[in-house]
Amino acid sequence: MAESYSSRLWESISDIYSAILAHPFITGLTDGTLPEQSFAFYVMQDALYLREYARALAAVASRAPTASAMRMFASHAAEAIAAELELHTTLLGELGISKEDAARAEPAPTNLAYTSYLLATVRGGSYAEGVGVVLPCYWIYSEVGKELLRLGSPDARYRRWIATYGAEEYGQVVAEVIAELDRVSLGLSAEENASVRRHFRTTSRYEWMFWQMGYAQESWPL
Ligand SMILES: Cc1ncc(CO)c(N)n1
Repeated sequence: MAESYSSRLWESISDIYSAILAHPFITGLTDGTLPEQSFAFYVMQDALYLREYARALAAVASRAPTASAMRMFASHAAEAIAAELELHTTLLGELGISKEDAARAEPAPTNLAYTSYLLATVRGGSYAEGVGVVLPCYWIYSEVGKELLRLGSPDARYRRWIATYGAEEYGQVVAEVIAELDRVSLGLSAEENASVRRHFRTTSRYEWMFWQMGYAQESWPL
């Protein structure tokens, strides 16, 4: 059997995935050297990110050609909002960030660029492009989560974060989205295929950049 569309897509970002595993944010989660301020900054930014990601998933849901795909993306949109609330109510409190500080937080440049690109693509592109642009967020976290779970962490808060994404249930959610992309890939024109691959690579790059943003506690220069 020929290799699936999704496995070829994953191979096309192997350079980015290797760079993510080697990033000091990721290695720091498992060896305990990640500064707490970097993690707290990342968590606060991720709460803002998840709200926009939920909007992107709802937009993909609204364009899905089948009832089952619409239901899948709509339920993931609701789950992303629940994940955002969970970050706000538990992890941010544990990290010493008040509700007031969290409410005042603005998206950092990389966060705003990533979510703006997601929303522009899901609103202006085809359904297939929408699936391709949202997929790295799911897929890379699932792979990174599994790898981090294998390596462990000395910090209980980092371990809990890792457990969410390394969980088998999360892996099953991601597998369903990958299967949807493989279904959709069958009817793509050459141009649309090129767009899907480009969007997938772009948001994979943003995934690396999002960790770099957290590590450096990126701020607006002006
Ligand atoms: C930036 C980012 N990418 C992916 C995920 C996984 O949902 C997340 N929480 N944040």
